[in-house]
Amino acid sequence: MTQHATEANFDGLVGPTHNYAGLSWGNVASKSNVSAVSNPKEAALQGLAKMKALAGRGFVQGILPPHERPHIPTLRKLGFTGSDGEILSQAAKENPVILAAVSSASCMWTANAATVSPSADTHDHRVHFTPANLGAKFHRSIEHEVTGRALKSMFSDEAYFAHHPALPSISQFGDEGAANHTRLCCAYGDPGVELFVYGQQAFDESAPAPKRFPARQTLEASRAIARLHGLSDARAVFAQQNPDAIDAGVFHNDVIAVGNGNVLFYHDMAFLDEAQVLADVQARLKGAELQAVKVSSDEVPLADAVSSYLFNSQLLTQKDGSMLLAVPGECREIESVSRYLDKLVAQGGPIKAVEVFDVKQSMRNGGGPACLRLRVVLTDDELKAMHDGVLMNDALYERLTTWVEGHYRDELSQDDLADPMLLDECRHALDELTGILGLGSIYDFQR
Ligand SMILES: NCCC[C@H](NC(=O)CCC(=O)O)C(=O)O
Repeated sequence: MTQHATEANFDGLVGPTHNYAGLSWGNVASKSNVSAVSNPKEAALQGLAKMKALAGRGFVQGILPPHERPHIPTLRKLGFTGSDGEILSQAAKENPVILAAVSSASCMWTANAATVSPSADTHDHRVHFTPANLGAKFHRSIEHEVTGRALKSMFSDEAYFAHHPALPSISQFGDEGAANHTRLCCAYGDPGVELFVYGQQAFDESAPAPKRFPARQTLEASRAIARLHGLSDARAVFAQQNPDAIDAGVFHNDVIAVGNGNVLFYHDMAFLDEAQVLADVQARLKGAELQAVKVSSDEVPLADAVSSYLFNSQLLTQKDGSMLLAVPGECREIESVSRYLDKLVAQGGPIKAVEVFDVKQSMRNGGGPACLRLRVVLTDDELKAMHDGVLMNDALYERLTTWVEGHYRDELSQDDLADPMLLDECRHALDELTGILGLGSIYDFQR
């Protein structure tokens, strides 16, 4: 029997080491802002403001905590020895790129934290979580262990929640989580269709693949996640991303498409075989007609879609059933996109409202509003069973804002990453945070 369910959004709280290191080849924003001075305090406050605004509108809004950075255990694994301070200065001298990688606050982009399948879709009717191995980039490949701990701490009741370890960390099973996974459905509590979008097939060298930039997600990884989560053929669709789009800087599917309910909002360059994607989804979407909202390259050139992050918006169902598109501020700065958004609302389709959010600090590293959140569809019972200390409300917003103001710097350059004070500040802040959120000891330094 179908149970009433809600979509909860879990945003990554930006960590105290947020910086611009240019670590993501294939992600245009990351490369073009390399070595710019960042403002971690502003970044965290921008994220909190978005969470508060959406919670205030009645959406269920949760938080995923930042990770311990710089990550000393990884530096030790790589052969750096001595005290924490000695390790930092040795790494800064020998290989500053490694130090930058273990200092990245990249876990803030929780769309890449995991793939989540709601209980209405899975064989055992539990919510399934698999943290993404993020094996395409070293700085991201060190996230999945702590992400898994945080998710287990928040969703601990095994009667409702099932947790899998990340897939093998090898490029053939490269997995980037929910950024390449979209669920379409009638009501959230109904069985849905999980659309897995991959960049290339790992074990077939003759299959189409991008030429310039790496495809981070493989078909083999997507199929493994579907198997682990117990999704039948009736619940899963696998589609290849257009390799030309990856070569133009679309490093995840959520830079070119977003879906919610029965609506798929996408650019005409999104898929290798668009007609097949629509037919496969529609064939499995029982009781609802797929509403395809397609944006043509004539209206919004691909380059404008990439620089504005139009599709990295949150598509949310409001109380009255209409949809709200939560877009990054850059969408109003690029003429073709701004014009398109006005037309989108005026034309009277399913998307009735557009709201602009300033997440510029994150955008400079290639993360828009949708990158900053992980969607978890929960029935009323599952929502009751989860740890509610991570759910946003006015009191928690006040507490976290004060916490950020007290612990974060408002300027961080690449040279600052070797400062042992930064490591201390980060650990103190996170120790307090796990107390505020009631998460227990999830960090290595706490164990
Ligand atoms: N979903 C958005 C992810 C953005 C992320 N950027 C980064 O890691 C940039 C970090 C830096 O360059 O400092 C990435 O490319 O995976």
